Amino acid sequence: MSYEAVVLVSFGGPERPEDVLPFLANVTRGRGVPPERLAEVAEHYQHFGGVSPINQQNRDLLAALGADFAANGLDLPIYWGNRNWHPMLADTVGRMRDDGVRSALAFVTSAYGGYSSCRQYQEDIAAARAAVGADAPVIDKIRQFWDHPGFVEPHADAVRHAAATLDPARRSTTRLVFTAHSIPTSMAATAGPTGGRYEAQLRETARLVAAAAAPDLPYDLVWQSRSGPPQVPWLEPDVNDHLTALAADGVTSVVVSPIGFVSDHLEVVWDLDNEAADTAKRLGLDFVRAGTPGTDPRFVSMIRELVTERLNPADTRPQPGLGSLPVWDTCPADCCPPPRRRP
Ligand SMILES: CC1=C(CCC(=O)O)c2cc3nc(cc4[nH]c(cc5[nH]c(cc1n2)c(C)c5CCC(=O)O)c(CCC(=O)O)c4C)C(CCC(=O)O)=C3C
Ligand SMILES: [Fe+2]
Repeated sequence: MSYEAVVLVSFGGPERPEDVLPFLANVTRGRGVPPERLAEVAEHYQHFGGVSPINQQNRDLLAALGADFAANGLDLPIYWGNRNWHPMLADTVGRMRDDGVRSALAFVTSAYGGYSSCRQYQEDIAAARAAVGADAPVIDKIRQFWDHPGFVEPHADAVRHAAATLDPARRSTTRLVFTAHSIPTSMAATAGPTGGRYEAQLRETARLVAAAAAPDLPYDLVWQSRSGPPQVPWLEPDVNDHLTALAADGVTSVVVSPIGFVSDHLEVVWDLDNEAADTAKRLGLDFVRAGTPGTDPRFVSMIRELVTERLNPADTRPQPGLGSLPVWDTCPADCCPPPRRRP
């Protein structure tokens, strides 16, 4: 298969105070998120002047990727479209069609499997192509990259650097805390061809990052940013409850590493740097938050490698990955079904 372009597909975020509510309406349409939760999240965005950092982070990633493609002689135009806010994916796919693009690879800013992280982006691509019509380009999603060295190594370096800022005299009571976005337990159960894959991939990434960054520190994988109605079970424990349990257990210091994400977007800078940091302070825990890949050159090169892997599939498989879970390249039809939509 030959491809004529790459499209970065991401979540999107508001960039002005008046964008916050329409953005949240796009995110939560039909998803049964209670109005109280929405009001609370709107406030998190307004705390930053209504500007989510995620769009600028994607602009920075596009610039770095363009430079990396050029330096490596990869001559493919790069587009960008979001699920929930401008530039909206359907507009981008229309522009690709207008530019004469007939086939493209999509790089999605999530490393993992599951409905929200993978299948929903495929639905977004299908919906955008349907909106553009019969002459929309074919768009194939690039595989998940949870155990790719270009994702694991930047996270590991960030953990190493963060841990080095803590008091070495407290090393024996220091804990590594990996976080990812919580999802409904029903969604977790049906993630991947045999279920449970979102969690399994995260456990593998946590193991790889911990082994590379701080093999002497015990670690846990916990969850952040739960949404939805309170009666629906989501993955637990929440990071804040976990910090409380650690403090009660004699832990003095924590390194929090958001391995669930590729950049320091709002759920990182609010839910961790504000909420979890406050929890730690209240508990008297030393707290440091490790960074995310962002525009780390290894992460940027990884994207190029994943693109070239698809341009020359015969040459490069088996694909590089540090873990032992199977590479999951194309999704069977019944994998990661959408949650039941709510009115
Ligand atoms: C697995 C996962 C990822 C990681 C994979 C990926 O990166 O895609 C992720 C990322 C993100 N989630 C984000 C923001 C939000 N997520 C929400 C709501 C939800 N997230 C869910 C899951 C995930 N979310 C789910 C199951 C819901 C319930 C409603 C629904 O089923 O859709 C809501 C609604 C309000 C609320 O929080 O209740 C908001 C505002 C932002 C943007 C941050 C910024 O602006 O910088 C990003 C990157
Ligand atoms: Fe989310």
